[in-house]
Amino acid sequence: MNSIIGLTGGIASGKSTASAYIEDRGYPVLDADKFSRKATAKGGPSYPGIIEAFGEDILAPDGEIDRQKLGSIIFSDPRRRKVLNGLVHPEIRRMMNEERDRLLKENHVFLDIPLLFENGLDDQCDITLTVYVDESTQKSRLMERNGLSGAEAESRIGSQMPLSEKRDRSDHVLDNSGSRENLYEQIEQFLAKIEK
Ligand SMILES: CC(C)(COP(=O)(O)OP(=O)(O)OC[C@H]1O[C@@H](n2cnc3c(N)ncnc32)[C@H](O)[C@@H]1O)[C@@H](O)C(=O)NCCC(=O)NCCS
Ligand SMILES: Nc1ncnc2c1ncn2[C@@H]1O[C@H](COP(=O)(O)OP(=O)(O)OP(=O)(O)O)[C@@H](O)[C@H]1O
Repeated sequence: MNSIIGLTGGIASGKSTASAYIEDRGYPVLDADKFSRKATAKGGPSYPGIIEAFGEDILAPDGEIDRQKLGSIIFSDPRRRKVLNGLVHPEIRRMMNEERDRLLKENHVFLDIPLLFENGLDDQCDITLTVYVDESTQKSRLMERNGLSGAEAESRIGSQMPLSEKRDRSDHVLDNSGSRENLYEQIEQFLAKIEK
C-alpha cells in the first residue's frame, strides 16, 4: 500500500531542500507553495478575489500580484492573513488532492505543506514528517535567503505554529540544523523505513 507523507516544517527550515532530494530519489512531491503560486497568478482562480479584498495597490506593473507587497501586509496582520488564506487555501487543496490521487496509484506521495498542522491537514496523511531547525539558524537562513531584517524574519516565523510544536506532533523528524549532507542521510534512513 502506498502512503501519503505530509512533509512540513517552518518557514526556511529546509522543506524545499528536503523535497528536491526526495524527488531526485524518484518520489513525487507536491509542493503547496507551487500550487499557491498557480492559484494567485493572473488568470488563476484566487486572483480576482484577492484584488477585490486587497485592492489594486498590490499589483505589479505587469498585472501580477506583487508577492513581496502582499507578504508585507499579511505577515504583519493576522486578520488580513486569514482573509487571504480563505481565498487561496481551498483552491490549493482542490488542485493538490487531484494530483495526489492520480500519483498515489503508482508510488508513495509526499505533500510539502508548510501549514499542514495549522490547517489540520495532518489527519489526511498516513505519516507526518517535519523538517526541524533550531530557531536562531532558521532566522539567519530566512534573513539571508529573503534579504529580511531580524524583525521581519521574526514576524514571519511568528505567523506560524512554533516549529518545536510541529516537531513534537510529527511521526518523524528531520533535523536540518546541521549540514545538507547530514539532512540527506536522515532522509535516506526515513526512505529505508517506508520501503520496509
Ligand atoms: C503571501 C504571499 C503572497 C508571499 O509570497 P512569497 O513568494 O514571498 O512566499 P511563498 O509563497 O514562496 O511562501 C514562502 C513561505 O511563507 C510561508 N507562508 C506563506 N503564506 C503563509 C500564510 N498565509 N501563513 C503562514 N505562513 C505562510 C510558508 O512557510 C511558505 O513556505 C504568498 O505566500 C501567499 O499567497 N500566501 C497565501 C497562501 C499560503 O498560505 N501559502 C503557504 C501555504 S500553502
Ligand atoms: N543544511 C543547510 N545548511 C545551510 N543552508 C541550508 C541548509 N538547508 C537549507 N539551507 C538554505 O536555507 C534556506 C531555506 O531552505 P529551503 O528553501 O529549503 O526552506 P523551506 O522550508 O523550503 O522554505 P520556505 O518554505 O519558507 O520557502 C535556503 O536558502 C537554503 O539554501
